[in-house]
Amino acid sequence: MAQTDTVSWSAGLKTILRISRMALDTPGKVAIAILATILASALQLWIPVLLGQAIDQMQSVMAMADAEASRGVLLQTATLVLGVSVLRGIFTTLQNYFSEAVGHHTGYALRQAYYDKIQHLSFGFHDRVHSGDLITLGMLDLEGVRMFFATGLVRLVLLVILIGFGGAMLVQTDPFLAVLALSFVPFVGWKSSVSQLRLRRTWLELQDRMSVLSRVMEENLAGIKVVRAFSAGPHEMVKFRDASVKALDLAHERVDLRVGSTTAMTLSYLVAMALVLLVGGLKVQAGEITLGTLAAFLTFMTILQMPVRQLGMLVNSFARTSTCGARIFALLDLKPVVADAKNAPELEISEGVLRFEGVSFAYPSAPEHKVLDDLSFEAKRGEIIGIVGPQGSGKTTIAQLIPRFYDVGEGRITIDGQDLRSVRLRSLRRSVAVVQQDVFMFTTSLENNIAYGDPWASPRRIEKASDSAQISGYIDTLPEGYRTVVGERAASLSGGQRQRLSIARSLMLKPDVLVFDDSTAAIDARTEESILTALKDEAAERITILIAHRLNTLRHADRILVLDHGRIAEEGSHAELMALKGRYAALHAMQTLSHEGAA
Ligand SMILES: Nc1ncnc2c1ncn2[C@@H]1O[C@H](COP(=O)(O)OP(=O)(O)OP(=O)(O)O)[C@@H](O)[C@H]1O
Repeated sequence: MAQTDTVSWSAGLKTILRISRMALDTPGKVAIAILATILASALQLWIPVLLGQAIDQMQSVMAMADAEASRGVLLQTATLVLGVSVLRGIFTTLQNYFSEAVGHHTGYALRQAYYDKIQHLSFGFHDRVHSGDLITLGMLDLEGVRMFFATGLVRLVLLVILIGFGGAMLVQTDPFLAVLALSFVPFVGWKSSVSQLRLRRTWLELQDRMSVLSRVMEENLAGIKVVRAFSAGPHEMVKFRDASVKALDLAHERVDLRVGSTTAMTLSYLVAMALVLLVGGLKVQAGEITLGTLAAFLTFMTILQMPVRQLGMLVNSFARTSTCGARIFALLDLKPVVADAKNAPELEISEGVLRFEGVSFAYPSAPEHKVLDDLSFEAKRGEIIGIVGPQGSGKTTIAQLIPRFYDVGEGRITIDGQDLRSVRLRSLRRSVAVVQQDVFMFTTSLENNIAYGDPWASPRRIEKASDSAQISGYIDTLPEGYRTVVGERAASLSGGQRQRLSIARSLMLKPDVLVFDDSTAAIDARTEESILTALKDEAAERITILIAHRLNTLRHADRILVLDHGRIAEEGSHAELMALKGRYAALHAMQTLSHEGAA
């Protein structure tokens, strides 16, 4: 998901309209923001008129040499200008407050929808898209869209009124002088738009370079033990410096761009002002316009300067919103590949029979690589099915298909005759627990981690699950027991402790199907034995699938499937497979030999 501007005009317009419609979810705030903008800009336009009139009045009063009257005029105008300015200030505050409020509301709604969508997108999507890109999208792109109402729509209203009505007023007063006064507008508008678009392009590039930088840093921190163990500090520094230098170069380029365009814009504005001063002065001398009119022109130019410079920001805001918005909506509009069928019923489990019927499967990211090939087997409640096979033979894939992390390509998987694709996903995932190879712990207490799937579970149940997973003994030795907070990536726990916590977490679900995906590999043989014995007591209530590399683990299995290239090569009990003298027996001999060698 590199950050590029590739949105067509019509797609951009559609995105802008969609975001504007979202803003209308708070119609009251939108109305106040727009109304306040109109009133603030109308009052701003009034100030040059007032000043011009005051100067003219002063001149005529001074011509009468009446000091008292001129003081009165001065006071009257000053009071009026002050009053108008205060009112304008109030309306500008209302405009800022309510346009920001609308933006925040839109940002909030989008953020919720975005996070909700991420929770439902299929694993195939997450295989494809880097999580760092998703975070960038959810933070930076969303921020770009959030600012649209305040920096885009409201500013557009302000500019239309100031340039449109203000320009019309000047043209009505003196067309030639108006042309001179407004002559800087097209140049500054063009220059500011071009430079803002260039700044935007470089900003996107800078974001890319910054995300490379943060990825280098993130990887360094995550792999700090590897870095230190291999004394790779200097190499890591070089990698970081390369990424930093690239970001710095771009930052310099952005400064040059900004300074260059600001200088050109200021120059053109001052040239226009000098021309108005010169031509206007001559006109005053010739009696064609009053001094007050000239002052009004100059004041108007001063007022107009800033909004015109902001034309570029307006263009930028529309460009940014259409690209950022398009990316966000593209994600929001994705239909999860694995989703509930219409009116899908709950999964009903009575007999408790899980069946793989002619299942073939390839991962969406590698569709040409068949990982499971016409695989069929059956597992009944009370049974423990062991799965063994070489690396990459498809064992984890079987574990991932049961809770529908992915959908099968051909064939079907059923529980009590119900095709898993036809039942409610939630009910399926409540019934199936997979203890995965990669254990993830949240930064919270041990009890919260264990009760993740059932936050209202009683302490008794948490302790029972921990007992079965053989982790309660360790937890009891901790000063804070179950309240002990697990740090970042559970660094304070050993691999085996993490695996046991993960087993306890899955047991809390009281699943009908429990899959262990090589999840006792980091646990010593004696503790593993205790866990499996404890589980065997409960195994009568559920289907248990044990995936393992250590054949010792599979001694508890009623039936063992030997997998090879996504197919079942051998199937039977330990004794049957040994008698077969095939792959299983060979693997057994090899493991026994290496075990004895190690001993
Ligand atoms: N998300 C994925 N996208 C694409 N291919 C994948 C994905 N996950 C696994 N694979 C591929 O599918 C094949 C089977 O992988 P799987 O993880 O099921 O094997 P395994 O038998 O569990 O291996 P191991 O014993 O190493 O855990 C491998 O070739 C692997 O490269």
